[in-house]
Amino acid sequence: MREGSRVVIIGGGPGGYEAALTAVQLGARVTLVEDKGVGGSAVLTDVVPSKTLIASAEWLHSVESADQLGIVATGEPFRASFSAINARIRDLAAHQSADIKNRLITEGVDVLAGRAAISSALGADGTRFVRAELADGTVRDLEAEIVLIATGATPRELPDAKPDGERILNWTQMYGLGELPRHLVVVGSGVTGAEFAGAYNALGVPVSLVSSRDRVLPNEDADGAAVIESVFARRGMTIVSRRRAMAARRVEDGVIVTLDDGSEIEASHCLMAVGSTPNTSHLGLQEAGVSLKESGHIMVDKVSRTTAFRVYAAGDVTGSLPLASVAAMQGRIAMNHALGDYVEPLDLAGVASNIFTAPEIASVGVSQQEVDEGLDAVVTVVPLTRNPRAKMQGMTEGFVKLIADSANRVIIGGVVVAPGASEFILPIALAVSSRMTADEMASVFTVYPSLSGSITEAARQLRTSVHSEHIRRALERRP
Ligand SMILES: Cc1cc2nc3c(=O)[nH]c(=O)nc-3n(C[C@H](O)[C@H](O)[C@H](O)COP(=O)(O)OP(=O)(O)OC[C@H]3O[C@@H](n4cnc5c(N)ncnc54)[C@H](O)[C@@H]3O)c2cc1C
Ligand SMILES: NC(=O)c1ccc[n+]([C@@H]2O[C@H](COP(=O)([O-])OP(=O)(O)OC[C@H]3O[C@@H](n4cnc5c(N)ncnc54)[C@H](O)[C@@H]3O)[C@@H](O)[C@H]2O)c1
Repeated sequence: MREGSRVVIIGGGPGGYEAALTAVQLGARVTLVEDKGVGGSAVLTDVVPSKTLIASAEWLHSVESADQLGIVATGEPFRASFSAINARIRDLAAHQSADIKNRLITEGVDVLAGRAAISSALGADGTRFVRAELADGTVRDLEAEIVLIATGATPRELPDAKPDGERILNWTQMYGLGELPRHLVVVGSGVTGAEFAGAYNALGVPVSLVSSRDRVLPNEDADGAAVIESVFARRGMTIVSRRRAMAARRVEDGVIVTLDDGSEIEASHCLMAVGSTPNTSHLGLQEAGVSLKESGHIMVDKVSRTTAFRVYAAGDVTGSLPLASVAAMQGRIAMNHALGDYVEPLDLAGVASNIFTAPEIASVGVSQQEVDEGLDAVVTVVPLTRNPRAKMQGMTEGFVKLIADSANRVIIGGVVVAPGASEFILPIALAVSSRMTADEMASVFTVYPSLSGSITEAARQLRTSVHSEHIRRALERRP
């Protein structure tokens, strides 16, 4: 099953389009059916628009602290032109989608606009059929040896806080707003909620962040989350902790959000950022023998196989780590496996991720939480306030954290909290994936002065910590 195999992909986000590129490169005939636009939610409503918004917010952030570096504004201070920011975001997302579509077409992928579902019927030789209802009103039955489902996820809705797209919004609707909110309530302090709350706060909007947990970013590094929470508070954001939003109702020129203690927050707009649900309905999954997990996501193994013969799945619909990079990897793995090429099963241990707040939180590998829960490892933290370059650039918070296996000093995880941390995590990700020891990293030359100098400093510190840990244990063992 190689040259000339017919592959049909449902969904054109990173899971789908990366799979399509891999499959054509392996000689398959590939059709991709996408209903919203190539690039999927990642490009049209999620990753690309949110990070473009954050690019504008970041710029305002750096200008705000210019006086600390001796730069004084003489004229009008800068302010956000929200309509220009949103127009740029929509434009950039549309261009990115068009770029990916052109690339797919150039590589030989047949791209169809419309919605598709698997048919339960099987061909005589076990081939599958996918019914595509196309945007031009026609219907096509596509025969395939291999089907990939990469349909992504949709913003979760609370029954009493349904978005109306004007005052109560989910994150996909934020880019249609014509003017800056007078006051924005963000419900949910996961990564989406925290990124939007931070960006709007930087644009000058009063923000109230409703966090159902003890702290913002409950699933992230606790020290990193504490930095973000204190930055948010310092910048005037109201954080309503340990409260759930029960309802949001529209009033004349705004919205009232009711919390679980009965209190209410009045604002001009409310962003619901309470997670996502997988897109699994109307796909014919049950009839085709594709099993779902209890969470509603498609069950897949480490090579992206579902429970149905020749049907694969990739990305957010599988409930794996919901990241564009992971969706793309699952899509590539699916095609390599299905088309008989060399394949490495999915390994999430080395996934690097980043939260685009100011400062950013980037992490890779084993987490502090796993160490706190008993993993035999040593953790070291170097605050950036010690770093000369950080001082020159006026950075007042942030740190580098490294985690090493106590037994052999191999670096198994790390966190960087700094402006641009997404770029500084790569050396740590390389260390984790190549099983570099703290000693090896400690001996690498870094530029002086540089933020990355704190990474090798952390490695030197780690070497000492592992050494002390060994001495402590040896002493404990002595009678
Ligand atoms: C606000 C936000 C910001 C994010 N930022 C980042 C980030 O910075 N970095 C990162 O790595 N991840 C980020 N993510 C996560 C990332 O967006 C997802 O992990 C990624 O989009 C998953 O890709 P996918 O291919 O599984 O699905 P999607 O990108 O959701 O694409 C699936 C596509 O399939 C289409 N589809 C569904 N059903 C059908 C059907 N029946 N027929 C045809 N087409 C169909 C959908 O309309 C959609 O266009 C962010 C998520 C959110 C919500
Ligand atoms: N920078 C990035 O890479 C990036 C950005 C955004 C999202 N993502 C991905 O998407 C995933 C999902 O993130 P998310 O933030 O969209 O969802 P999430 O499920 O991680 O967070 C939603 C939060 O809302 C809270 N919540 C739910 N109901 C609530 C209520 N009624 N009132 C108040 N709070 C409530 C939940 O407790 C949770 O903390 C992330 O794990 C990440 O992988 C990545």
